[in-house]
Amino acid sequence: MRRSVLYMPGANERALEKAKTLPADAVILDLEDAVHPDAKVEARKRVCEAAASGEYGKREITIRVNGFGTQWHADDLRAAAEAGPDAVVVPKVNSVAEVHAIERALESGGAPDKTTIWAMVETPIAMLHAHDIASASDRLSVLVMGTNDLAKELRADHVSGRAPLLTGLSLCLLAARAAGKEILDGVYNDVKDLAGFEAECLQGKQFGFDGKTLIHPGQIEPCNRIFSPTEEEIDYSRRVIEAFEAAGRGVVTVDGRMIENMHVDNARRILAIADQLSS
Ligand SMILES: CC(C)(COP(=O)(O)OP(=O)(O)OC[C@H]1O[C@@H](n2cnc3c(N)ncnc32)[C@H](O)[C@@H]1OP(=O)(O)O)[C@@H](O)C(=O)NCCC(=O)NCCSC(=O)C[C@H](O)C(=O)O
Ligand SMILES: [Mg+2]
Repeated sequence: MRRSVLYMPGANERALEKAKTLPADAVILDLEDAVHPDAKVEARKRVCEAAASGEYGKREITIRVNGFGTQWHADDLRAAAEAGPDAVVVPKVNSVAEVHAIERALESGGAPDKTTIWAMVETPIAMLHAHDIASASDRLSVLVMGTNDLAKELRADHVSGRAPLLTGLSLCLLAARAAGKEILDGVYNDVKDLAGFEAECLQGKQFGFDGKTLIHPGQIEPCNRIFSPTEEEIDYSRRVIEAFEAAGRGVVTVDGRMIENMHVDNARRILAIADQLSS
């Protein structure tokens, strides 16, 4: 499950400690935007020690390295490969060649097989190459939307409903699904505006995102709730499967709605998520 994926500034020791008790499904230990250039080297050491510590329980632990072309990129990738987190998150991935370069760096750095690549898509060129990026490597498991960078590159305003970003969000969702990969929605910057945050979570869930990236602990609980199946959805899914199996034919109705095999597949997916959450 990747409903809630919390970024934590890699230089913030208190946040790294706090994350061990937070109910996020995954955490991204950040070396990029949240870390001042003067603190990059110290943060790298701290984050890699945290990732290798095994102290984060069931949460997936990932490391976001600095991007291509920065002075820290190669050393970050080398250190992350050695630490062996669940994934290395790479910002501003724009091409297949970059995915292959990350693959090679993880292999030459001795990263364990479990360490996958999460590629951040956050530029206009990445929106246009999203399917090539998503399908460039079996090691790439997740696309992550970078909506702050995308808005900046587009010269778009941050508005409720995210109209300026919807084309990019949709292109990346199409790309991820076509490539059989997971995809996480971008962050909501106003940590005090819970109503706005919930509305954006719901929009992401309705689009089909697997979860949302977060910047504050207060966003975890509402995000988990919104990205989990509701009791109504679970009950409806059970009834869809029962009705379809009992009828023994291609089409039935449940609560007046037409049900065919693709609805049954979706109902099974929802029940599988509910089972996973209750186990
Ligand atoms: C956004 C913040 C700077 C707000 O900080 P602050 O005002 O200090 O928050 P609080 O006082 O409410 O904090 C309460 C306690 O919670 C801990 N805390 C806060 N944030 C986190 C966190 N992300 N992970 C773990 N713990 C956290 C505080 O330490 C307090 O603890 P305590 O003292 O024990 O009470 C801040 O939330 C923050 O820095 N968030 C993360 C910012 C970040 O990582 N940014 C980079 C990723 S976003 C991005 O780059 C997206 C993408 O690339 C794009 O383009 O869109
Ligand atoms: Mg970004």
